[in-house]
Amino acid sequence: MWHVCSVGKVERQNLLKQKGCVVWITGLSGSGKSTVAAAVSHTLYERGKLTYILDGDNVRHGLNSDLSFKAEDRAENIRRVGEVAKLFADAGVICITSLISPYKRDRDACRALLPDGEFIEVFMDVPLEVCEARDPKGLYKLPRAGKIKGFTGIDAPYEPPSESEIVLKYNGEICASPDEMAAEVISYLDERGYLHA
Ligand SMILES: Nc1ncnc2c1ncn2[C@@H]1O[C@H](COP(=O)(O)OS(=O)(=O)O)[C@@H](OP(=O)(O)O)[C@H]1O
Ligand SMILES: Nc1ncnc2c1ncn2[C@@H]1O[C@H](COP(=O)(O)OP(=O)(O)O)[C@@H](O)[C@H]1O
Repeated sequence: MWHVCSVGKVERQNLLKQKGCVVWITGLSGSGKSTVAAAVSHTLYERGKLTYILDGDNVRHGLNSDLSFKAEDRAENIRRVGEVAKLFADAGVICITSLISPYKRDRDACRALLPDGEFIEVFMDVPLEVCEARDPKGLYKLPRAGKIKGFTGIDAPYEPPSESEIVLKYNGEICASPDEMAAEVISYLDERGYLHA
């Protein structure tokens, strides 16, 4: 039995003066997912909008601490985050997820959980060489030295999306700043009415 309450999504959205949705950021490690997620969240906070970030690194400390990086566990990681993101969107929140989410099938399964238009995929289109050169956590060195196996982009696949709503492309030395990238995401949300009830 599905229990229904008189306070529904529409009422919550009216309260918050915004529409719930999922902004799904995908890309290689080091492509800037967490940075752009934080910039979107910060700017929207200043505009009085409620967001919540589900970051792969963070979620893997709690809800998904039982999962590894083999393909089946990545699929389960994405599935759980997709379901949680759907609940946040139903709560009226702009939920920003920041996970590598390397497999198209897993991303598309999350898209299918949301009503049309409410799953907004953002592809961090940054070449592997740039991500590896940034490597703020020193992670790429490990698979290169043969110390770990199955690292995305090195010896585990990343399937780039072909039909993302937003592509944030690295354009060489003078690439867009995190704030400029965030502005692109926020314009998209604004144009489609997500920043109003
Ligand atoms: N083998 C392997 N491959 C890729 N990434 C690895 C791996 N091992 C650890 N890490 C660190 O885990 C972060 C990615 O976690 P995600 O939950 O986003 O990955 S996934 O969506 O399930 O593929 C990723 O964080 P980001 O750099 O923020 O992407 C890495 O810090
Ligand atoms: N637009 C950008 N331009 C230049 N450097 C960036 C940009 N976005 C992120 N970075 C830098 O790249 C590195 C990786 O960013 P991060 O957000 O941690 O990536 P991810 O979450 O995809 O692993 C960090 O050192 C960050 O400061």
